[in-house]
Amino acid sequence: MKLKIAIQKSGRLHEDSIKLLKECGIDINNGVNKLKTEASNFPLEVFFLRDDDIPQYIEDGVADIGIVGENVVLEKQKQVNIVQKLGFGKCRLSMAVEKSFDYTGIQDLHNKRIATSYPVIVGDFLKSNGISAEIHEISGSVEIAPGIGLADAICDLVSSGSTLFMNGLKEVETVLKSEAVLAACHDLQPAQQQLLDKLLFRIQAVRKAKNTKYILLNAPNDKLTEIIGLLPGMKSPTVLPLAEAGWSSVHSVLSENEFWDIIESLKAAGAQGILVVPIEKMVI
Ligand SMILES: Nc1ncnc2c1ncn2[C@@H]1O[C@H](COP(=O)(O)OP(=O)(O)OP(=O)(O)O)[C@@H](O)[C@H]1O
Ligand SMILES: O=P(O)(O)OC[C@H]1O[C@H](OP(=O)(O)OP(=O)(O)O)[C@H](O)[C@@H]1O
Ligand SMILES: [Mg+2]
Repeated sequence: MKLKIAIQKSGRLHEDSIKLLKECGIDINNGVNKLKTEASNFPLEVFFLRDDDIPQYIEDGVADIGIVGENVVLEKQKQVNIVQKLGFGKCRLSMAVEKSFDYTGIQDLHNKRIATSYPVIVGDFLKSNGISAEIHEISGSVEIAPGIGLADAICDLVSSGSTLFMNGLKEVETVLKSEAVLAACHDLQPAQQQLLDKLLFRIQAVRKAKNTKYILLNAPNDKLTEIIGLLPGMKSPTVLPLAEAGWSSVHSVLSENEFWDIIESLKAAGAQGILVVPIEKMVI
């Protein structure tokens, strides 16, 4: 019995999807142009597909699970469960108009022509804002539409904004924020559900470790209470005596952001030789 996963064949999510599986200890040998492969050390079969097709495959049960952008899941309106956000493929679906467009608010889109690859999401967005506009569905190179007279506005994915900039457009409304998600079939067999739970356990351990660091520092014993008070730790920090009398080594776990917030206080409290090292997996 194997769990069947669909991932993007090529494009924005391909590499990060494979990297995630690898970080979960799953080895897949994906030869060039191979559209189906198996993991060597986990009961997993991998299908490489166009991202647009992934929700349908999952709804039909051809694939049990898949890695796909939340934007595609919402657009396709297939019956799938989003079981885990994955933290990559972060982007937003935004309305944009030509730089010279004197945009003052959403009402300016009334009766305009909007080019997009996301007609369902855009249609819902316009409806909920009481705007009636003409949606032109195109499957790619959406940013070209205003420049060639096909549309007055576009709605497409943005991350750095450089594609909009290069095409003389400006972002005016955020319709949706998206990231890659793990989506699953509604009615998985118990054996597949067990395998999915096993995979989710690994994914969560990898995700928790991502922003978390292991910190080691030396502290004079008379400052220990103050320094420990600054550190969160999984349960509480570990304190070990140093070979030099009167000093201890303090170990703890904290998020990278927290570290930058407390580093000054740690130093001011007398901490020395502070080391911050990455954590690969984390199970709480
Ligand atoms: N600029 C971006 N930054 C981050 N994530 C993005 C960006 N553009 C797209 N994405 C995310 O990656 C997904 C795949 O994007 P990509 O551009 O590779 O799709 P595609 O061209 O439709 O690919 P396919 O050939 O599989 O149909 C998108 O649905 C979105 O969730
Ligand atoms: O804001 P930016 O960082 O410029 O990213 C936005 C661009 O990225 C995506 O396309 P992609 O580059 O994946 O190519 P595609 O059109 O072939 O899918 C999206 O469709 C935008 O065109
Ligand atoms: Mg696509």
